[in-house]
Amino acid sequence: MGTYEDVFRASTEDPEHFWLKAAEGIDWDVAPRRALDSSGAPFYRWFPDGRLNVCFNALDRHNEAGRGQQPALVYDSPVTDTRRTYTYAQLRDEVAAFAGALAGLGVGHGDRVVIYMPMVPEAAVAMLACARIGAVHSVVFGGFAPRELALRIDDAAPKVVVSASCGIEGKRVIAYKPLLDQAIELAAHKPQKSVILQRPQEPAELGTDDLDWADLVADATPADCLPVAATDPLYILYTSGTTGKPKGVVRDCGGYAVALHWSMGAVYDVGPGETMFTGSDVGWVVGHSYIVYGPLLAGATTVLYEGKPVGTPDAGQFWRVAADHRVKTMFTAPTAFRAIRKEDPKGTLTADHDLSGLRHLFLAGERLDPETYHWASDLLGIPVIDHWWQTETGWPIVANPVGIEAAPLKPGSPTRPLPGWDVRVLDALGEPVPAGVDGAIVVKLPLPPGALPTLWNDDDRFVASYLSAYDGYYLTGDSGHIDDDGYVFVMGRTDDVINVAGHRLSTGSMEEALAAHPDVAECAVIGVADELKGQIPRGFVVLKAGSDREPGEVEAELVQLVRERIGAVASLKDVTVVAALPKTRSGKILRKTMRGIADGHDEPIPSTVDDPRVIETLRPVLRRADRTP
Ligand SMILES: CCC(=O)SCCNC(=O)CCNC(=O)[C@H](O)C(C)(C)COP(=O)(O)OP(=O)(O)OC[C@H]1O[C@@H](n2cnc3c(N)ncnc32)[C@H](O)[C@@H]1OP(=O)(O)O
Repeated sequence: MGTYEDVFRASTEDPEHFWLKAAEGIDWDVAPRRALDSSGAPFYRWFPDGRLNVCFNALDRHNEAGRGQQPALVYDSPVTDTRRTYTYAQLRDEVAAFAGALAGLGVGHGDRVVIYMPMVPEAAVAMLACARIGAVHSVVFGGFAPRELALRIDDAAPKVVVSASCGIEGKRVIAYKPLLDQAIELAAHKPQKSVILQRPQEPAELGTDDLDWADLVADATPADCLPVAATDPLYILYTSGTTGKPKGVVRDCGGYAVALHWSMGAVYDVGPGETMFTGSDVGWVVGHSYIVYGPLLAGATTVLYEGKPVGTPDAGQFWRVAADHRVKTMFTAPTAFRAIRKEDPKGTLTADHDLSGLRHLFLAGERLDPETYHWASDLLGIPVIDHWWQTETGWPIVANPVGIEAAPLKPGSPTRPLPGWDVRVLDALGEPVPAGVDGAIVVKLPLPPGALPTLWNDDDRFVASYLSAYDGYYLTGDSGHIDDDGYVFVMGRTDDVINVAGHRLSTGSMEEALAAHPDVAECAVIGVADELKGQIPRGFVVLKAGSDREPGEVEAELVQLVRERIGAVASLKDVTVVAALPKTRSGKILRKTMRGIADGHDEPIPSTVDDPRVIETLRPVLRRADRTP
């Protein structure tokens, strides 16, 4: 492949040739003759004349290549005490059957299917089944509440929803069906049918519009792969923006397949027959790209793990999974390692497992703090690779591409931009900053294949959110710097999006929830540093004049309200009633100042402050920030 510099230069000097060459790793029904169509800039289309089916590339072609008996997906569920292996032949058959079932319900090319499921193999089967018949899936993370699910149902307007009777969260069984029913009740768009996977832990009562997964599949005629345009959407994945309305990131078929397939070798060093374990959830982009599509496109074996890093039943589960399935590459979020370290600081539980097959640990989803990096690195004795990317980008922007050439690591940096990503750091006026100086991290357009072409049904919001701040650049929303060696350091967000245990959440949507309480006059939610989750949200509310409610009572109601409206995933457990919120003279709440004080920084008070006494009164309340809920 050459050195990192060679490969990076090839991708910038002749991107057309570079990506057409990478496209040879994919089986096309009509091979693309062009890589990039810029005629609609700033809307770019990759492989505009290509046709393919992503499911065929993930499953059928490996069967046709004679590897049908190789494990494709291993389901490892300590919470149900289940281990099940699907070979490529078995997974193809399951997917073809469910694709036939969906087709039987009238789901066809371009129709949307919302998938709201726990970490069971059927979630991956449903995703691949959609891809097989050209339908567009939209997976919604199980930790979201009915209202969030309803927002996504209304935006995606699915013909069918696929769900399960329950999920298992540690030792708790969470009934999903009532949540789905509430969401459909709340949504203006009504899906025609819901397909429910009945799980023995808590079967659901089915209504007239509900179908039992097993019955449906038993009667289905398996469906073949439908070739679609490379530019057709494969999925929509919603992510938090600064407002309560989530953004529907669109993923195309051709660009995504090419980029993921390329990344599996170049970044993760995983090839056919090798095993990757990504400890995340199929509801996140990490799950889409590196539990489901990436490993299968590469002909590798993927581990789908239903459990937690700790408590199901112990902090040795990741090591057990790695040893039992002879994992070569493990990928998870730093918060998972912080949880393991908290339970087993000396890492003694590794001793029970043979980890000799483990070559690399990749971490992403939030900033990798140097302590966690050193702990994991010393414990495992393998390269621990921080890498940086986003739901929007679909695959890593900055990483240490060990499949090309491993660069020396610098703790605190995810290393250098990957081929295809022209990363710059700009100041507020759009001028490049010198090496080592912080600014807004942007990517020069066009983005490489696999990155979002637009937002679902909302080209204007795509432009407004990502392309309007700096002409010709994609705004990542992260700030940081690039050092003299070209290493990128990502320091934090430039907007009100926070990252809680690797979950990207909008403080704006939490504020909307708090403001819905009848006693709340105004509110602010900020993300403060947390040892385990990286950040946690804290809420501050001012009660309406004349409210005679006990503050403690209202605080408890507000915690519950956010849980009900957004979901447990929001992790808002700390709401405080205060007399006033600090504001500028124009009435803007000084959230950044509040955050700085809460994190213990020597935060300057802005000259625009309306009443400095409000900050002084709030200071001791904010300084309670370092507690873990
Ligand atoms: C690079 C691009 C990206 O950034 S994509 C996003 C990458 N992020 C990730 O992969 C997420 C990494 N984090 C995790 O996997 C989890 O936080 C880990 C580390 C496993 C810890 O999980 P847990 O102990 O449940 O804490 P949490 O903060 O995630 O959960 C908060 C509350 O939500 C609940 N929850 C979680 N998942 C679900 C689910 N699928 N269905 C229903 N509920 C769920 C948790 O039980 C928890 O609830 P509670 O507050 O304890 O009652």
